[in-house]
Amino acid sequence: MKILTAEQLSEGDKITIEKQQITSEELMERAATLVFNEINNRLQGAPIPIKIFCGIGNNGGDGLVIARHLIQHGYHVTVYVVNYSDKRSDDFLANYEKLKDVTNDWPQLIKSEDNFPEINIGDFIIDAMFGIGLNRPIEGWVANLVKLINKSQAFILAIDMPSGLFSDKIPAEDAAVIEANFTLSFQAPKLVFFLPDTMDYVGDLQILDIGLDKEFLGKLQSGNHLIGEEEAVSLYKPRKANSHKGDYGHALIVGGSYGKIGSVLLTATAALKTGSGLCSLYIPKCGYHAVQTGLPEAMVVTDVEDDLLSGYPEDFKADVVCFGMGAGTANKTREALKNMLNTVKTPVLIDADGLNILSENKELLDLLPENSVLTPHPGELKRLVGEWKDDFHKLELVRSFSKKYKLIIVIKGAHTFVIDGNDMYVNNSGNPGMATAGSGDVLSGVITSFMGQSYEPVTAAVLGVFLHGRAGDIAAENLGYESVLAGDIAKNIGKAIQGLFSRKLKNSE
Ligand SMILES: NC(=O)C1=CN([C@@H]2O[C@H](COP(=O)(O)OP(=O)(O)OC[C@H]3O[C@@H](n4cnc5c(N)ncnc54)[C@H](OP(=O)(O)O)[C@@H]3O)[C@@H](O)[C@H]2O)[C@@H](O)CC1
Ligand SMILES: Nc1ncnc2c1ncn2[C@@H]1O[C@H](COP(=O)(O)OP(=O)(O)O)[C@@H](O)[C@H]1O
Ligand SMILES: [K+]
Repeated sequence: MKILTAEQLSEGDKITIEKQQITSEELMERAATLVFNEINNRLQGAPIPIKIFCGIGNNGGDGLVIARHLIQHGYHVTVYVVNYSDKRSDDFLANYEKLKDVTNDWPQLIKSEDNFPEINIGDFIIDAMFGIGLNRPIEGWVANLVKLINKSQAFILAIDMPSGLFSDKIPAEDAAVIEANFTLSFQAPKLVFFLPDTMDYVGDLQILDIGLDKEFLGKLQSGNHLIGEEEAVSLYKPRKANSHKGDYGHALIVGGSYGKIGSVLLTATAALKTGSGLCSLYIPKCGYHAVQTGLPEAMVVTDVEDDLLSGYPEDFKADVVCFGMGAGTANKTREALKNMLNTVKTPVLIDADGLNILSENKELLDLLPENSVLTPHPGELKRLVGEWKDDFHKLELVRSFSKKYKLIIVIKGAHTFVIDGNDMYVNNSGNPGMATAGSGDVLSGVITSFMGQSYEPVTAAVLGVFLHGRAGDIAAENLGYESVLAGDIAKNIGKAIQGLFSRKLKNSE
């Protein structure tokens, strides 16, 4: 699914109105009715107090339409008009009039703190103050109203955007922004819904297809994509009946040091669980028995050193090499990485200490084969590309880094971002149970495996990140967030892949 900007959506609005020969009021009715349906499906007529805070633009207009439908269906609704301006949009005014047909309770006007209502913990708040039309920070008494709503601990549903959130920039630290429990947004996700700086304002997210013109949306230039199950299905290549292990790649995992052999074991397990035909590890001698016992399916080659890596098996024939987990950053290990980079011809994956060595020895970046994949968490990323001011600045830095070195960067986080030049893929699977030691090592194994199975590196990264998150979701469903171990993510990759496959079958029925 494309991630769009406020400008693109407003343009889509206009084109849809022209092409479908409808009025903007009809489009508002369509969009807000979808919101009403979602609320009605969940509340099922429950007699809870619903307080709708409407702005005076079209986001407020949506709020009035939702109010009308809720009142018609017998809900207990109070409507407030947050009078941050004396202007009114046409569609707001039209729906203000229509509200008269269904209630004698006129909306209450809020013009200052004196008009603030009481908000109770059991209220259901609908935030329809500002949507994609916000063009400056919320200030004065309106900001205080936002803060009052946030403090109330009532359930907050935001319409289109949590009020105070811009679609293309990060609000200041002390800015007034609605902290929604749930956001129902129109037609396409906005990038701020997924950034670490802003995702907490959004709560759970659902995108409503309001029927904007398909041709316009299809042609829109947007290099930003949200990756969910549908996208992952289209990337997955089923295994052929007539095949053998040689068809699924030989992955070589290079890493580990004394006390950190578990990391490579997790990566290799994940690679095999993702379907690698063969998997070998190159590790210091101290890890030999642990790996041979822990993963009998893997082959092991040991370094001359007992406790760390110092070299690279130059004659080794592998389809893909993954370097770095648990490796440490000793001088000898830097030489091992250098040897590897001087030897390999195909794209590699670099993680963890491999990234730390690259950060301290930037000249090595030039040795990386084109389309190699780097998988930093935010700390490792900072060491690679420098400090950033905010998340938009971070994405800019990573884009130019990716273009400069022709690399694919996987920024790990609650929503992992895969950046390949101007293209960006935002992952939408995963859960906080995955914030546990070694889950990144598992991700490296999954992506490496797909790279070795002849997936394009960017596809391997996007599909790998999605399946890793999905496997984490399956593990959490069975175990609860707290009990998910990295190994449980690896164990469930098969089920995550099966999930895609059964969906494919379902679609073809
Ligand atoms: N796109 C779609 O597909 C569809 C969109 N629809 C809906 O329309 C919404 C967009 O509506 P919108 O353009 O009227 O903007 P909205 O967010 O209501 O606010 C604008 C008002 O706020 C003002 N203003 C701005 N910042 C301010 C501030 N800090 N403090 C004070 N005032 C401020 C600004 O006035 P200004 O003073 O800048 O002239 C203006 O009056 C969208 O989010 C969705 O809900 C659906 O109905 C149909 C399909
Ligand atoms: N809250 C979260 N929601 C979704 N995924 C998460 C969350 N926290 C961590 N993850 C995922 O877990 C992995 C953690 O990787 P990393 O920080 O490298 O851990 P480690 O170094 O312990 O292996 C990443 O793939 C990240 O996306
Ligand atoms: K809103």
